[in-house]
Amino acid sequence: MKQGPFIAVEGPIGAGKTTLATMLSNELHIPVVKEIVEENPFLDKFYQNIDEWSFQLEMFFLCNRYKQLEDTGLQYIAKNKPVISDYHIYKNLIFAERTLKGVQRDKYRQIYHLLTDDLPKPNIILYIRADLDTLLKRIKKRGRSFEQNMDTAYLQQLIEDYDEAMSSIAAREPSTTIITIDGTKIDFVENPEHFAQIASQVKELIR
Ligand SMILES: Nc1ncnc2c1ncn2[C@@H]1O[C@H](COP(=O)(O)OP(=O)(O)OP(=O)(O)O)[C@@H](O)[C@H]1O
Ligand SMILES: Nc1nc(=O)c2ncn([C@H]3C[C@H](O)[C@@H](CO)O3)c2[nH]1
Repeated sequence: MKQGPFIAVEGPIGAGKTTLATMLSNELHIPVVKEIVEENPFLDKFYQNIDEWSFQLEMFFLCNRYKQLEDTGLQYIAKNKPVISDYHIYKNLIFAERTLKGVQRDKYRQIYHLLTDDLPKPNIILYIRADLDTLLKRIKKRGRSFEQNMDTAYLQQLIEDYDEAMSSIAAREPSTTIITIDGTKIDFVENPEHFAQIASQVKELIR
């Protein structure tokens, strides 16, 4: 049976994934699966010392997302029901390839593939790109204390890693539709027409 619409919103830190996923969920009456941030015991420590805490943090994200997407698969995908999530499982690898080194990175890669290769994958990705200034403004606006001193080089690197990752998904999975949104110019929060444009594109794809 053909998989129903599984839409993932992706982009670097603060791009507006949760915001857009929630807005689309309301507009299209499709349930949304959101990443849990507030209960993460390692994020605060990670931003204070990336090398010390990266393995724990990446494993924590991986296990949480594995469980969440396993449930999403049973609850929605297997029943052909549409669903939106504010992340793609591949983001684990985007971050981990950057934050882990040596043996830890090798072990992580193996565990990542073991856990995720047979998980349901989104067939539509909304990729929000945004430049460093825009992301920094949004991170500041949101005001999570542990993100306020984020290394700008880390964020800039993630912007580039995301571009590469999306190109790699496009090459590997030609059946996945990737809609790239220029988050620096398109403002789906402040400009209702911009949001309407995105929503109508998605409606067209899933009808
Ligand atoms: N297009 C936009 N214009 C103005 N503000 C925005 C826009 N999109 C998001 N924001 C604001 O920027 C902040 C970050 O947005 P959001 O939490 O949706 O990002 P995210 O990509 O889900 O972040 P994270 O990567 O940390 O999960 C929030 O305060 C949100 O209200
Ligand atoms: N290192 C690392 N790996 C991940 O898989 C990952 N996913 C999200 N994040 C960070 C970004 C936001 O600060 C905050 C909320 O998204 O958590 C991550 N950090």
